[in-house]
Amino acid sequence: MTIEAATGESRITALCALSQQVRELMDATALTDVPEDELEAITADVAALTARLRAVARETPQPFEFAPDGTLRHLGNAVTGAANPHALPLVVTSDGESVRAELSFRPLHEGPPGSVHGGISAMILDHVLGQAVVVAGFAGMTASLSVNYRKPVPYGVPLVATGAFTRKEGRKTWVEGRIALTDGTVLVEATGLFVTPAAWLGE
Ligand SMILES: CCCCCCCC/C=C\CCCCCCCC(=O)SCCNC(=O)CCNC(=O)[C@H](O)C(C)(C)COP(=O)(O)OP(=O)(O)OC[C@H]1O[C@@H](n2cnc3c(N)ncnc32)[C@H](O)[C@@H]1OP(=O)(O)O
Repeated sequence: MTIEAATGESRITALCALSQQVRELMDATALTDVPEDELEAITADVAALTARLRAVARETPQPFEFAPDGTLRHLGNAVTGAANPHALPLVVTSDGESVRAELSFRPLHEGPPGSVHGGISAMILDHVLGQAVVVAGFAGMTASLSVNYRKPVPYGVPLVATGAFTRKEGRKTWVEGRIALTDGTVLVEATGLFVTPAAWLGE
């Protein structure tokens, strides 16, 4: 993995603004009811914009890098990356022991009618648990993730995702976490095993 020094902050700000606008385009697309001829016209407009963006392109998303304030960031990450339209983007904070993120899903994330796709919840928990591993002082890849879906996850509602370290054995780190309503009602809970690849330790 390459960690690059940040360059071009104003360009990054512009890239993040574009990503946010694309999120809004995705939301609008999922909910639009405009007539068919308007759909066809918009499709042509979007295709033209896509071609303009592809005129100069990277092979991989924005990398891990140090922001000007010295913090590590990953603007291309599918869950947290502000420069990745796929990301919510999730903002994960830590008190030094556990991690926490406030989030709200959108209609775009629907699985069963009226609630969030279980794979989307699992993706969020995978990331939150991964950051809990980092806060515990380790780093690893998800080896296994066990998810219990207690209640349907609504979209358009403020939620809280949390994660915490439970135990460590050699290169294996176990963590647990949940997604809950702001009143504490647990909707989804997960346990994860993260393994630090031997190569990361130079073994
Ligand atoms: C330079 C470092 C810089 C770090 C910077 C960090 C910044 C962080 C910032 C922000 C946090 C981001 C947070 C991200 C969160 C999202 C994470 C993901 O989505 S990860 C993508 C999905 N996961 C994969 O793609 C893994 C694919 N699998 C693998 O690569 C390997 O299988 C891996 C690494 C999991 C294990 O490979 P092996 O070769 O190290 O494994 P072996 O040596 O055989 O096993 C080691 C021990 O682990 C157990 N183990 C391995 N896999 C297991 C499994 N699936 N289930 C149970 N145990 C397993 C084994 O039984 C063994 O245990 P025994 O030492 O003998 O007790």
